[in-house]
Amino acid sequence: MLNGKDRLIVALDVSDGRRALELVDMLAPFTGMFKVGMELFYSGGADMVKEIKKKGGKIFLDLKMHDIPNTVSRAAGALAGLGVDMLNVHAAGGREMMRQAALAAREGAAAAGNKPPLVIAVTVLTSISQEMFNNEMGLQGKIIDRVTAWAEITREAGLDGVVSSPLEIAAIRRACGDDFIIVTPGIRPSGSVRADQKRVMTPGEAVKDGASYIVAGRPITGAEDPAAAARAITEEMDAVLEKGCVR
Ligand SMILES: O=C(O)c1cc(=O)[nH]c(=O)n1[C@@H]1O[C@H](COP(=O)(O)O)[C@@H](O)[C@H]1O
Repeated sequence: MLNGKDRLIVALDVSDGRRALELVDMLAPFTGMFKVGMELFYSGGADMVKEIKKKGGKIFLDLKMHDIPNTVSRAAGALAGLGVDMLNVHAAGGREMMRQAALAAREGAAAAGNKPPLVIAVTVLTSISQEMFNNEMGLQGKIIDRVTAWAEITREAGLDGVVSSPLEIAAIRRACGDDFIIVTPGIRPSGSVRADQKRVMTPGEAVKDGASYIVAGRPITGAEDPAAAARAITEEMDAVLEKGCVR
């Protein structure tokens, strides 16, 4: 079973490449994977991915692709050629887009001699509340039901897993089984600031509910001592895992 360190993905949401690499050095002992998102990729590009890989870091390239199947699948093939370990698309792009993206990512990785990346789909963003979902976005029903339905379509489309808020983990596990990967941002250690995140849990609660990986950014990168913050999160997860009380 993965331990707390393996399960922690740190979001490197900075635009300064030097700062990103400093964080990688500082956090590597406590972090399973580094997330390169839009801010860092759009400012540092593919070179940033290469630099982090050179340091031995695993990479979740989080570009949340959402476009027609042809466009997303060709982009996924190109990104898989960079040798990233995980990449994502939006489930709202539909079954066919997801299916083609997963195939293209595997082919792109093989053509470049890389291991195939895990391909996962973002469901409903953790910054969306139930009230926003119904009234601002005009969508019917409960977020948890939409997320679970999208997770099932994602699995059927041949992807490895989903990104969801921690509030939906248990329902997705029930619907999609133990091998399905669930990556959960919206992680807030107790007492930390929620900021723009609406659907949140602590690291321990998320792992207890069955999260495969958690994503944490500002609670670590914005801390006075990022390494201590990351270590505290991995220890909190290890304590739950050691008790064997993972659902
Ligand atoms: O795909 C993601 O990683 C993602 C999906 C989602 O629904 N919510 C979400 O916060 N994220 C990412 O997870 C990270 C959370 O960062 P913090 O809120 O600073 O911990 C950010 O980099 C977001 O881009």
